[in-house]
Amino acid sequence: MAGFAGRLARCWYSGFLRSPLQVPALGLHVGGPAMQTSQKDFNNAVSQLKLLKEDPGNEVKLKLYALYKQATEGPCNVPKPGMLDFINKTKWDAWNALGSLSKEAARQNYVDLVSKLSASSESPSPEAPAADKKQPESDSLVVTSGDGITTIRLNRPTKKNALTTQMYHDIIAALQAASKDESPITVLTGSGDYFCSGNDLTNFTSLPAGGPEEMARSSAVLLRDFVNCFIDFPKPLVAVVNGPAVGISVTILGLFDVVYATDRATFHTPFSHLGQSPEGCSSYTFPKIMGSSKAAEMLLFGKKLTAQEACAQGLVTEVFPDSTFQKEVWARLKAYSKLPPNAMRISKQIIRDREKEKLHAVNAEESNVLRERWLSDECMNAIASFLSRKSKL
Ligand SMILES: CCCCCC/C=C/C(=O)SCCNC(=O)CCNC(=O)[C@H](O)C(C)(C)COP(=O)(O)OP(=O)(O)OC[C@H]1O[C@@H](n2cnc3c(N)ncnc32)[C@H](O)[C@@H]1OP(=O)(O)O
Repeated sequence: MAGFAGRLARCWYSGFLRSPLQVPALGLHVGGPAMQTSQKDFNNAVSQLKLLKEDPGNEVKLKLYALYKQATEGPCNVPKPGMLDFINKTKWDAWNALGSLSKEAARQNYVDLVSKLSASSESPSPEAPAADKKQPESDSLVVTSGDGITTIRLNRPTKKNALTTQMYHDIIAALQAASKDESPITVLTGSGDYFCSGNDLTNFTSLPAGGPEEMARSSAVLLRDFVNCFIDFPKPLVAVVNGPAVGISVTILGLFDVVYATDRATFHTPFSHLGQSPEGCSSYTFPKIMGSSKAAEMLLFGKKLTAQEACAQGLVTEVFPDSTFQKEVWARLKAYSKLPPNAMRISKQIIRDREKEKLHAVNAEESNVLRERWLSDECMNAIASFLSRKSKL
């Protein structure tokens, strides 16, 4: 296998992909009038590919080859090479795998792929950790990019991915970097059996020099900044809810574009139990999404929803069986990430922009109310109770 891969790699510069790189642009067939990508864009992409500084790897080269053939000749129409003709058989397989994809769609995919490669030609491999971004301060958050998706993973499974103060800061930084990176889609997910158990209740135990008031003030500022990043995030933002979700990890879901959940997930906002009040703009988004009485049951009484219930109420987009959750969701997201990124951004903008001002105002108000709540006896007693392990929610 290693020998075969090496042979493929050597063929890159010695003509393996001669046709997509070197076929004269003028010889190409021009498609119908309703093309999204013009022939000129396609020809430019063919030229641009020659300027790449780095070898994009065999997998990408095969993809480019197949798309080029599909874009210029249509579905695979030549006999399958013999078993021992490894290289031509691999190329044929890649082309044939595109099935009946139209020439226009192939051309669009080709242009998108070349533009992504050009944009990242100064960056490391798209499969690598997102080293073009500032990496989080601790291992509790892991940011990776690959297949057109930047994934922000909560990685504190022994604490059910509870959010420490440092993690809020790291998530803000990760979202800011992801908003500018080349991945069309950004995902938030968790490691282990939980999506997230919400705010780490020990965040409130290390008092700053200014005492509880200072702690409440700085937490309210951090909360507001954190939620603002979700309100303002400019690209498709997807939650891959891999298990139960509690508190702020539930409320922010109303600010995501799509929420996929395993059937093991539950959704729980025990604010009253904790002497607290809603955040993440949920006092506005939840009544809009599920109606005011269903929202009240969650936000006032802490009713825990199953994934199916959350889906029926519009908080979750789709529920998947746990056994196939990861496979199905990532396959779907990879396919979505190949859609034209600018079109997705613009569509999101149209959907979300008129709400932004309202959401910022709601966020500011919720953060202010919580600042008071955190100083209340109800809240302090509830946190003390959790920490002394006398009661669990
Ligand atoms: C800048 C500040 C912004 C604040 C925004 C306001 C946010 C509000 C909220 O998010 S409110 C919700 C807060 N979360 C909770 O109240 C959940 C508390 N946790 C639990 O109820 C349970 O731990 C559980 C139901 C999530 C899981 O129960 P179980 O399966 O029995 O596991 P354990 O309880 O043994 O948990 C394992 C381990 O994790 C620790 N842990 C879990 N969640 C939290 C948490 N939120 N904060 C701190 N620690 C948490 C738990 O203590 C265990 O630790 P241990 O093994 O005992 O050291």
